[in-house]
Amino acid sequence: MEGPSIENDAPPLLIDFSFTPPETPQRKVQQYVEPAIKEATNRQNGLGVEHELQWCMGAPDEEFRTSTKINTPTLTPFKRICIIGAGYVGAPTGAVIAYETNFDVAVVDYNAQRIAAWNSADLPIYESGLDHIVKSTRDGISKHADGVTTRSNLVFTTDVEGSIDAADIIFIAVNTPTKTQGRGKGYAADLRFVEEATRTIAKVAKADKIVVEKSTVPVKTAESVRMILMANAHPGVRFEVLSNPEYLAEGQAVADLLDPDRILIGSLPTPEGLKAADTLVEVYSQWVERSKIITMNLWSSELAKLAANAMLAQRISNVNALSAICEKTGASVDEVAYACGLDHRIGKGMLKAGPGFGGSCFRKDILSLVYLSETLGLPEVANYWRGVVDINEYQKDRFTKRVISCLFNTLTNKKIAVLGFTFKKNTADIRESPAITMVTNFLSEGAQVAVYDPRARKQQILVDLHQARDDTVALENNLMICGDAYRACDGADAVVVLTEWDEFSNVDLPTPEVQTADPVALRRSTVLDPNANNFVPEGTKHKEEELCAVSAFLSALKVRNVKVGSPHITSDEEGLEGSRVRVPVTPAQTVPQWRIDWVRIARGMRKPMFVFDGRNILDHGKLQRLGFRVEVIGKASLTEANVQC
Ligand SMILES: NC(=O)c1ccc[n+]([C@@H]2O[C@H](COP(=O)([O-])OP(=O)(O)OC[C@H]3O[C@@H](n4cnc5c(N)ncnc54)[C@H](O)[C@@H]3O)[C@@H](O)[C@H]2O)c1
Ligand SMILES: O=c1ccn([C@@H]2O[C@H](COP(=O)(O)OP(=O)(O)O[C@H]3O[C@H](CO)[C@@H](O)[C@H](O)[C@H]3O)[C@@H](O)[C@H]2O)c(=O)[nH]1
Repeated sequence: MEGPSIENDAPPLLIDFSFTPPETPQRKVQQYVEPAIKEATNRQNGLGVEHELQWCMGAPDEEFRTSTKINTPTLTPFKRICIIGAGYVGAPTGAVIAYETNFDVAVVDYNAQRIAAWNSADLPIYESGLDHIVKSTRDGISKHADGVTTRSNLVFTTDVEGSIDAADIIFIAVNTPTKTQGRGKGYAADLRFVEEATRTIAKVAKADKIVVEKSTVPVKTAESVRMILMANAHPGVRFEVLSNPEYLAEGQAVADLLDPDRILIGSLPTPEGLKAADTLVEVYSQWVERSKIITMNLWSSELAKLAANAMLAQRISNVNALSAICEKTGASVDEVAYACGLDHRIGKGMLKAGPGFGGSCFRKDILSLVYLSETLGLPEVANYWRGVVDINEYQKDRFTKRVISCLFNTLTNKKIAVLGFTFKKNTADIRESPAITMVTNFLSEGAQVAVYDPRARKQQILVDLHQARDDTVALENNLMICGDAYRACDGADAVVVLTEWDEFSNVDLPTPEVQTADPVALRRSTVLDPNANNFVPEGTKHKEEELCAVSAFLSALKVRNVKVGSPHITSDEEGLEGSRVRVPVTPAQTVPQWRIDWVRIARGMRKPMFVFDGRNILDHGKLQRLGFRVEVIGKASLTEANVQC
């Protein structure tokens, strides 16, 4: 399984991975220590100045330590970090490490196109806030309030070997897709990229290295990694292998990396293993609370990643299974989920019914767990987890059948407008999106399908649909990928909403009102995005408390370039050129920048006109008043004439 194509033909920018000489002590004092002392003295959270200094400084050298007379026994010497794999995980992880520390970070990939895109102005992955973080670390522009230019400490390069050789710590963040052939086909994780990266490390490393498994892998992979490294090591070179799984969710990757729920570090219980774990703890503790950094044994850490994904996906399959019961009984799945979520033992997250979970992780990781269980001789356990994936397939199938059934049991020559193709909102990623299955199904039924998605790349939609189609599906004649929703819906018999993009909603907006910042809520609701719903255009006047909210939000994100009373925040999209202020708001107060006009859509559609709300995000009463027949996931049919739906 490949990641999305990178639409950038620029040649790779070759960057020499050599290190800038350490900054002068004088400069470090100005840049880090003075603001840190100010920050630390102002804070009421009990953390001492020394902690703040450590947090801010990254890694002072010996000269710096003596000249400033700070007793900092645990401060880290400069470390060089190499991240193999410039994908959804490797590149944002590298950028955040570079942003939060003074380490030199090289993100490497043998895909020259992908590296060229990371070196361009138009980054290959859309994540809110990533532009600012990549550009400030890659290009060395200011990330601090005083406008002091920082050195660039992030490079993207195809020089995989040179960067590995130069690094002290190497993260393996390559893809681990499901095997498509051989033993375990369709279930087991394909570890060939991990193995290849490991062999390259062993081949080029001429000094001791810490190798960190960042990719999601089956339990005991670290043993194979270790064996390959030791068998191929240069004489005298030693490796320590750590497991450090990534938990970021796309669409909120930067916020998750800056403020993770936890950082797991698994090691062997040997003195060398524990020492290596301590080194990685030091890296993370420069911006993550120490209490959130958990060390444990290697195998627990590897399994904990698969386990978390399996449990999260299981919750979605739970609620999707309940949605089928709701549709038959008149219960509303949102109400049922809400009632369950209020029980603190259950909790509210991951309980939204939908057309089935997608994304590059859940399916492959559960299948990997199924395979693991089978190889361990645990068929019952394997079947249990397989059920989560089965319900997910059932959900997509069920929703397709509902559309066909409501449209009088035939889609032949009918036009279906599909709104949303990404696997969830706020990402351009379409890997494993339920839309792929559903659009393929509609095309197999003889429908004309028009797709509109605000961010998915047209070329990638075509590639994925080509891969998914069976022989009967005629993509060329019956599929249209549209640049706006109106064109997609024009002349359509039905609109099927498959992604919860804010712009599709017709729900009344609450009156915007800015609250005192709750960093946790804020980090989830907005991440420095000029395209975000809460973006406030240049020139807008702001009240003092709004600026306080901005400041608190940014400091929650560890972005230290704003002062209350001085409304200058660097736009993440425009680097230093833009000086704009964004006012963070809580999710309930989110105001979409732009929304589609359902009246205009209704005007253009064939009658009777249907809306299938696969995400339960629309105001169904309003749509009915416009004359739509409305079908909602997890709710009985709202259309009198279609009691069988
Ligand atoms: N995408 C997510 O949200 C997410 C979150 C947490 C964990 N993960 C896990 O992280 C890993 C990476 O996922 P991703 O989504 O970033 O994958 P991706 O496909 O976006 O990126 C992987 C990159 O690794 C490169 N690569 C592969 N082998 C290489 C080698 N030997 N040398 C140099 N480059 C090499 C590929 O060219 C590709 O660009 C997977 O194991 C995944 O399960 C992903
Ligand atoms: O209540 C919910 C929540 C999510 N989804 C769907 O579930 C899928 C996955 O969503 P999400 O978990 O938000 O996105 P991912 O980026 O796939 O992140 C998951 O997979 C990553 C890769 O392993 C992990 O790192 C993250 O912790 C884990 O949340 C998407 O299709 C969502 O639409 C629902 O249907 N209902």
